[in-house]
Amino acid sequence: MKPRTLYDKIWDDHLVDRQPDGTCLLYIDRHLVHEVTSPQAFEGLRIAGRKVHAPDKTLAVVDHNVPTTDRSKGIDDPESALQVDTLATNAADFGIEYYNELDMRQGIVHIIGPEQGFTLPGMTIVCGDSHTSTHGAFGALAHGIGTSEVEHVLATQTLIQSKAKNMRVTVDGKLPDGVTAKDIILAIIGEIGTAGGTGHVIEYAGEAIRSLSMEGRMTVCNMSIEGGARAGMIAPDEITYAYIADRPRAPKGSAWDMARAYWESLPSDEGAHFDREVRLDAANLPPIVTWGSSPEDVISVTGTVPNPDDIADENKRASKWRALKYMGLTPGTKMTDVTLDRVFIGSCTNGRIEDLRAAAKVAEGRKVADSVNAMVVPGSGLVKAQAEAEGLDKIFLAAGFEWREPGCSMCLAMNADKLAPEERCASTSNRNFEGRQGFKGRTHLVSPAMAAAAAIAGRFVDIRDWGH
Ligand SMILES: CC(C)[C@H](C(=O)O)[C@@H](O)C(=O)O
Ligand code: SF4
Repeated sequence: MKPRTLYDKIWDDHLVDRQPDGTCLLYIDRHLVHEVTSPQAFEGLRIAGRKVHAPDKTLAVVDHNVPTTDRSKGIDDPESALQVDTLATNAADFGIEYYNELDMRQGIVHIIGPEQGFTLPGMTIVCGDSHTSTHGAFGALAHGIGTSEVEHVLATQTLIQSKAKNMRVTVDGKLPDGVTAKDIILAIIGEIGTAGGTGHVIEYAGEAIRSLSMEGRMTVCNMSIEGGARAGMIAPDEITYAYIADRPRAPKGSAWDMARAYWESLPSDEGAHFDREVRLDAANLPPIVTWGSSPEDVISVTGTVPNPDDIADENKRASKWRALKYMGLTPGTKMTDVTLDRVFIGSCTNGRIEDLRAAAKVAEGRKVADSVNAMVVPGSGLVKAQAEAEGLDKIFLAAGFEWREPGCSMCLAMNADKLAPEERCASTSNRNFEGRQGFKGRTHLVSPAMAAAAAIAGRFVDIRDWGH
């Protein structure tokens, strides 16, 4: 048999039908559902008088619209309250397991799937959310779908797809101290651009990727979509299996042994064909900060704001000037001279326990600058409980950070957590688009340690100078 990639193998094992024009029908193993992209899908089922085909393969949670302050008194904002109530009703009506805003297991959809062992290697996983690529860290084929596809998957447990191309991004070598998974993925997007992965599924490989924890691997796969790829994935290995073992919904006993044997067959074969290859050396990577309004606008923290006049392409030049104007920055400014008003530590990119540990390590015994409002939002109730068991909440509170309830929060400001116009924020999330964190808000993407250090210094600092 021809050598196959990880993507090829999962694809082949889920193919239900292939039409002569290349249109395929794929079986879907897992469907995650959140409040933003599901209401019309359920309404569609209701109108057609259809049921959910496989409720046990479907899991619903609220994350985008939930407040991150005390929820016991309900949700003030009527629109958010309606979104949340609608999901609760739909989950009950269609017999789907649902983690509501008061459930310990509630959290950002891409954090709770792995936590519960709902996300497993070799699976096809979808959700009406672009950052579904996160789950690819387990060696799954995971990607976002639109609301009409959510309805299709709910009704049939299948999805119409055409096959993407294979791309491999190899990150060789060892990461320097203070440089993290977030810096790897920002560097990759800086290298390939936001359209670099278009039409491809990216497999991340190489020593630096293999050395990452599952948390770090999820951070990398999470932002595959910001590099334009359909999905991102990493072959499963011992680190993957150790993370999954004993999770509530992971296979147990002989089912585990069978599953593991299958998982071990998944890594790309020697000699498998990749349509595109990109290589990076981890040893050369610095801590990265974005300067513009696209995730590809990356620069080393030791760098200066670039001059768009150096760009040959006229349209690109104009768009980068516009980004600088929006961001309120001028070419040549040292990134370490850029001061901040807000800091956001959280999101499905960097809201896991390891991220909070990295931020707390920086915050310990220090104080948030008077000019900065900083908040830490755990990615899930279980992350929050774990952090509290380790005393991280105390460290953050003593340093002057706010300690919030889990959810998407200021990653996209669909709730009360927002930037005011022209406020500048160091954020551990994945998108720095105009208005993403609030109207006219200015977002700089960074790693958790860099965000914590920026909160304390009141400006960007090179975390390597702090002994991290
Ligand atoms: C609201 C949702 C549809 C959206 C997405 O698909 O990614 C959100 O999660 C985001 O990060 O922008
Ligand atoms: S945390 Fe941000 S990126 Fe992730 S699902 Fe929520 S809004 Fe989207």
